[in-house]
Amino acid sequence: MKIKKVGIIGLGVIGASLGMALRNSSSVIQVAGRDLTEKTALQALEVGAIDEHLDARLLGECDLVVIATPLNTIPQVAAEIKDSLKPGALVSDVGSVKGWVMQVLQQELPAEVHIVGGHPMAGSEKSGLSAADKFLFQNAAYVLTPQPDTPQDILAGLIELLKTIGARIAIMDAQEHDQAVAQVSHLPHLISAALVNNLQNNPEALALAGGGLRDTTRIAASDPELWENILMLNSNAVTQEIKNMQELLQNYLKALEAGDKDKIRRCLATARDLKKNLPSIRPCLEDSCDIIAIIPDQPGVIGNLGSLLGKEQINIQNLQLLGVRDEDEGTIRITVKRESAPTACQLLKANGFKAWLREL
Ligand SMILES: NC(=O)C1=CN([C@@H]2O[C@H](COP(=O)(O)OP(=O)(O)OC[C@H]3O[C@@H](n4cnc5c(N)ncnc54)[C@H](O)[C@@H]3O)[C@@H](O)[C@H]2O)C=CC1
Ligand SMILES: O=C(O)C(=O)Cc1ccc(O)cc1
Repeated sequence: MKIKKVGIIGLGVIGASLGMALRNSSSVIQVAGRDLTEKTALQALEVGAIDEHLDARLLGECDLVVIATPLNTIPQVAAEIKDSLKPGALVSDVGSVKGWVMQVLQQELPAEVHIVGGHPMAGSEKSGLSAADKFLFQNAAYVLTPQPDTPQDILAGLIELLKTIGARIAIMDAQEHDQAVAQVSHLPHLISAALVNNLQNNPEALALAGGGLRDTTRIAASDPELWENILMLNSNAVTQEIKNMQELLQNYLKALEAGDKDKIRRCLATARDLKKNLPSIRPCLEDSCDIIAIIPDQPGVIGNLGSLLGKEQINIQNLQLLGVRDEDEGTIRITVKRESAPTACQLLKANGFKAWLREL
């Protein structure tokens, strides 16, 4: 099925990003959207996340309707739209839990519409339209959970569309998805929150916190309401993962109490090796290399650096100021194609920057 009209309900970070990405993609489609908050719906039009407002008439013309509202609102949204959908329309969602959502959609929606659950493994700790990004789905895993009787051409149409926004599609069973995300997303979220809450025991320690704590607690800044929904609606899988984690921590505790340094080293070495082999989150940057450079705190310095590389036709793929210094110099991370990295590094050094290569 060729998808030409898409309706998006809920224009927060995920819904608006999807709208922007689809409007920016190679597929010629019309994107309509609506939000509970009128201000958000207006902003979505202003920033180009949607072409037009999704009213009941347009809803009835959509080939695909994506529900991108918080999980707990999905039953109500499904009930609201069910009578306006055209027969044969495809309904999907972006919810972080799939077993419960599939059940709700199957219960609420008429038999003449197709249902394929969706979950983009992309986002951030930020919520709302202001955090939307048209490149959010580039190279991100995007899980689809079709029903056993979903026609192949319907699924193929959705896959084709999502590929145009750069998503890497994984077809999964809803239960299998829920256990996997409990491990890679929901448990890490709880651990991140626990690490931060543990600081309440000794607030003075916070003054000593460095990059390690920052890196392991970024997601603790997420919206508690969103995550309450996710954790409660996937509680079976999450409790299983918590038990596995308890067992691991129990083993580390025993090893420390017994002074078993070999065991501690083995745990750390296993983790290091596994981490090295983790699939790259952004495989598009696999052929890339980072250059770390120390730059003086002067106006125009980043522009100069960009022109130096630009003159040699070296494209900067990514640039990040590492917020670790507030003195007369700063550190910057420049990502370039691997084959250009040695030349780029030499060029920076020859022009007075301290610079070195760091593999991704
Ligand atoms: N935030 C993230 O990083 C990710 C979130 N998700 C999933 O995406 C879904 C949406 O989450 P976010 O975009 O983060 O939330 P958000 O809070 O940024 O946006 C939700 C939007 O839905 C609107 N809304 C609420 N009830 C509505 C209703 N009845 N009708 C129309 N609009 C309504 C809100 O006004 C808001 O603009 C959730 O189901 C979440 O599990 C999936 C992947 C990543
Ligand atoms: O902030 C991050 O790194 C995330 O992992 C965002 C996220 C939040 C919820 C999801 O269901 C999927 C991804």
